[in-house]
Amino acid sequence: MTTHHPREFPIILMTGTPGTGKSTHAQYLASVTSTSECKFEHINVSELVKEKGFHEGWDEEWKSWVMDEDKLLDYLEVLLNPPSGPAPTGFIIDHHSPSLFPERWIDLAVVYTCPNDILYQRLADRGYEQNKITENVTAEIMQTVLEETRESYAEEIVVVLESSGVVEGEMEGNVERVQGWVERWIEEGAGKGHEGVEDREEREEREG
Ligand SMILES: Nc1ncnc2c1ncn2[C@@H]1O[C@H](COP(=O)(O)OP(=O)(O)O)[C@@H](O)[C@H]1O
Repeated sequence: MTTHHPREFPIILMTGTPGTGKSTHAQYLASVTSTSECKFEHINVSELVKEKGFHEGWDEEWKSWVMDEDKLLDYLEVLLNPPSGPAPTGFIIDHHSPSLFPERWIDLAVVYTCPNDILYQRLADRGYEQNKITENVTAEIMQTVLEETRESYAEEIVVVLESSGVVEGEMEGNVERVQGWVERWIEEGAGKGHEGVEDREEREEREG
């Protein structure tokens, strides 16, 4: 059986180690497209979890909410794929854990990276405790999020962008690249021929 979730506008995952620049890019893309045909709703997943109470309490050691994944995913499923028909906007899902989301949701997965020394400083400026800084900088060195993204999505939809903050016009250039991709996606009617999860299973079976 084939499940299609036709979409008019794409869903972009913006991922990367905390501090690499996901939210900054997501906000910028949402603002520069706010008057265009394809607008984007920015979903900052950590904020949403906190706001809607999609968690099982506070983890004091890691100073973060323990996410209730089922509640979060049920909520997002209806928001992203409304039963009444295609959503009126595109979406940016902003989160550091790319494997959390079903493959069928994501049309483009952008992984932000940042030089380790700059990332260290950004996290220290945020007031993160040393254990959290070390964990995140180590993850960035090991390219953990990039690996996880490559394991979760098809190679052709994964894009890696640097967000060092020291190159002039870097963010604007990054966002222009994403906008170019969005235009092609819409022109090609990619949302209508969208491959659902069952399609993927059929394809994988065929390909062995
Ligand atoms: N390209 C960039 N240029 C300037 N500052 C940046 C850039 N990318 C990130 N930053 C800064 O780094 C910090 C972390 O960025 P943020 O977008 O909050 O990261 P994330 O959402 O990945 O946790 C912010 O203070 C932001 O202003």
